[in-house]
Amino acid sequence: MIPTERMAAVDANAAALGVPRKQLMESSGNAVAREVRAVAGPGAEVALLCGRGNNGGDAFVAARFLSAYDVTVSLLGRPESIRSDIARENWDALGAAEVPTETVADSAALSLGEPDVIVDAMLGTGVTGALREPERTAARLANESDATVVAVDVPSGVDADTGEPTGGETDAAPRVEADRVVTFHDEKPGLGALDAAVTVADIGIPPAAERYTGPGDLLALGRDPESHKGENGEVLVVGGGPYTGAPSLSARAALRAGADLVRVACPETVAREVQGYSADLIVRGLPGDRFVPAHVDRVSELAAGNDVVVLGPGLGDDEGAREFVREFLAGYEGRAVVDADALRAVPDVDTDAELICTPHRGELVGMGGETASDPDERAGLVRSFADEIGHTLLVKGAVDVVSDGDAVRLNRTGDPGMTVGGTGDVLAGAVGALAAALDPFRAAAVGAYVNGRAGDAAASESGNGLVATDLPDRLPEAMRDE
Ligand SMILES: NC(=O)C1=CN([C@@H]2O[C@H](COP(=O)(O)OP(=O)(O)OC[C@H]3O[C@@H](n4cnc5c(N)ncnc54)[C@H](O)[C@@H]3O)[C@@H](O)[C@H]2O)[C@H](O)CC1
Ligand SMILES: [K+]
Repeated sequence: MIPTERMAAVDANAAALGVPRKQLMESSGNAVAREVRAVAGPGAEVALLCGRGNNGGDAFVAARFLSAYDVTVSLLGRPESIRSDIARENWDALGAAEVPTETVADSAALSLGEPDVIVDAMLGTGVTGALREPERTAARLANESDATVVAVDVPSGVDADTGEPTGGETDAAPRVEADRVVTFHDEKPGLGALDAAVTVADIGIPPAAERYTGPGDLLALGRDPESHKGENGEVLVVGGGPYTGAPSLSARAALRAGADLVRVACPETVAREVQGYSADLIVRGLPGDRFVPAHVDRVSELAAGNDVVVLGPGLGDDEGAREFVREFLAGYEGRAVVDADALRAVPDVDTDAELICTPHRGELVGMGGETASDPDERAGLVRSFADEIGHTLLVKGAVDVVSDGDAVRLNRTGDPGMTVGGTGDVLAGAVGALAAALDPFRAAAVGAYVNGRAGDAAASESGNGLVATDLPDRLPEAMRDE
């Protein structure tokens, strides 16, 4: 089962893996033709109703595979209005293949005749709102016809995620009532509820497009261009004590990963140094040179005004800091990224917080988790441990494993040069900023992907001389969709 949004991401990941969308369209069209052959023998009359999007494009391809049939391709709209290059190229290819085509500008010109099969390729997952004309009339005619109606991907006017009409239940707008649906790659959540036989066609999307993060995962980042300061996330980094570099790196990474405001709560002994690292940070010094339980109230107060807390960078592993972490988490109900020395406390604390834990394999074992050398086995172990602790895990390694206890995603961006100290602090900060906008699983997966990409870019310049401070300023480029 794959929701529409995830399907778009997987599709883009497939393209990055060398299987471009036009190739997928070829496989989709081939699958549609196969379905037509299953319902009618050679010579049968087939009317293909095609929209201007890629759903229509699938049917242009299908028509080429149906040379043994009496095929008519009807394009609803003008050829100039075909929306994508790949659909247009397949439209143009019909002429050379001598497939009869017609264009239907308005509903008055629509007449279906008496075909044996109608292929509904008007609208797929790109539909918005109720069917407009001429699709609306075409849907009504298809529903009234005696032909077997084969829908491409999803019946036109049906929401693939819910199975509901796109115009809403109360709207009188018709949707296509298909007899059969050929959907691509995986079952769609809304199709089960329909009174139609659903075939899932494998269109050659490599399993790696789903298993690993890729540029498609960045589609989740679509930002509202109208947003104001603060709307894209406020992050509080809680760390420092024995180390000053770690909280600074996390904070800088959070800013570069898109947070609008980043505050750092740290012992006053290191506050000046953290502030010196970047004038863009708001630094709150706490009494003393280490975190202690007496800081919990103040930090909780600060945390309440932020979307996400990044807890742990540079904290150190003394008993006072450990107790601080336990007490803070016990009373915190928001979202937090937990890293480094704060990780050990997580399995023992009863908290209502929503946590994203970012251990490397050693820290995972320190938390009570297990690891394995076989990647599949390791992924399974991470998933069950995430389920056990009730939080999202991002286990760092040559291949990172992300799981919320249910879904699992692997990330293979990143360079061996990133084993240098501090890159984990950058990752925690980036995930913190992302978690202000995305759910924990996606924030962790996208964070791992972009942090690794920033590392790859830095390594291409510096090789094993890469240092963690090379990374934060490379995040914006790494977050750009290719
Ligand atoms: N995901 C994949 O891997 C593949 C999907 N394929 C097929 O592509 C469609 C989705 O294509 P897309 O171009 O995004 O959208 P549509 O074809 O559904 O058309 C959108 C287009 O239609 C117009 N429109 C939108 N709403 C309405 C409306 N209510 N009434 C009339 N017209 C409307 C508008 O112009 C939109 O831009 C997917 O379903 C698959 O069939 C690939 O071919 C293979 C890979
Ligand atoms: K359709």
